[in-house]
Amino acid sequence: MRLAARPAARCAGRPAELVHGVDLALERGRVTALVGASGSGKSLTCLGLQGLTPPGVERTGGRVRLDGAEVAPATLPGRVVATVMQNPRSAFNPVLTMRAHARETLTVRGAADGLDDLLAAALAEVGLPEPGRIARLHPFEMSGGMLQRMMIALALLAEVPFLLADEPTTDLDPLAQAHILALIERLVVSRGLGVLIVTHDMGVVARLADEVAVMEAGRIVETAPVAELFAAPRSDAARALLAAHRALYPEELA
Ligand SMILES: Nc1ncnc2c1ncn2[C@@H]1O[C@H](COP(=O)(O)OP(=O)(O)OP(=O)(O)O)[C@@H](O)[C@H]1O
Repeated sequence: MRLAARPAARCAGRPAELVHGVDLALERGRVTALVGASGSGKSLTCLGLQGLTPPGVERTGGRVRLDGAEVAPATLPGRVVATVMQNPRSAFNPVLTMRAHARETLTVRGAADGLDDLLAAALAEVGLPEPGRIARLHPFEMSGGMLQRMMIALALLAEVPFLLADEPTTDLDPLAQAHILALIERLVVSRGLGVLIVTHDMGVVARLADEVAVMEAGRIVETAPVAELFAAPRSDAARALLAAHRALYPEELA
């Protein structure tokens, strides 16, 4: 299955484009990394792909094709794509338990029967033990790493083929980061999940990605298989990101 999109967005009421109709294609079982300097448009691209924009931003384009057939972007969240964000706490309703979140997710899928068994299986798959206890917790009773896992568990419950992970490890400690990356890596293989991962960390790119798209000033300036990008980056933006990573971690990527 292939999801292709061309999101475009600008500041509401202003002519200047923030994202210039960037072409992105995701495939099941493959990881695409979206990299670029801060403010280059990665998050807006991720949102635009799902027909979403933050306040103050308007979509100016964004046809989405699923296996070649055009679909309305707004129909994607919860059915075709699930999202894992940098700050998972903001993605949860503070007054709902994890069980209630799971019920909402299953209702969108039209499969609310067997909630507790399905939730227990999803929690086990993401490495959250004691499903009975987790089901009763509210977001404020859970750590950032637990909430990230819970977001991935909800994606599994939704049975979506694609996961959009916008800086999923930025706010986590190194151990929790390693667990989340290993989990995503495993689900790409076991579930054939197609993943778009937005990250600043070229170490994460080297480990997880099959393809890399490099953004600069609202445009994709380079797309390449990961090994090619590391060996011979063509764009200034990619060269700058790699140089910065090598300066920080000279022992890696030698
Ligand atoms: N709600 C908003 N209103 C107005 N401009 C916005 C809004 N959100 C983002 N922008 C602008 O759109 C551009 C792209 O922002 P975006 O958040 O997509 O960048 P990013 O590459 O994800 O950055 P970072 O890596 O720092 O998260 C930036 O110039 C930003 O200032």
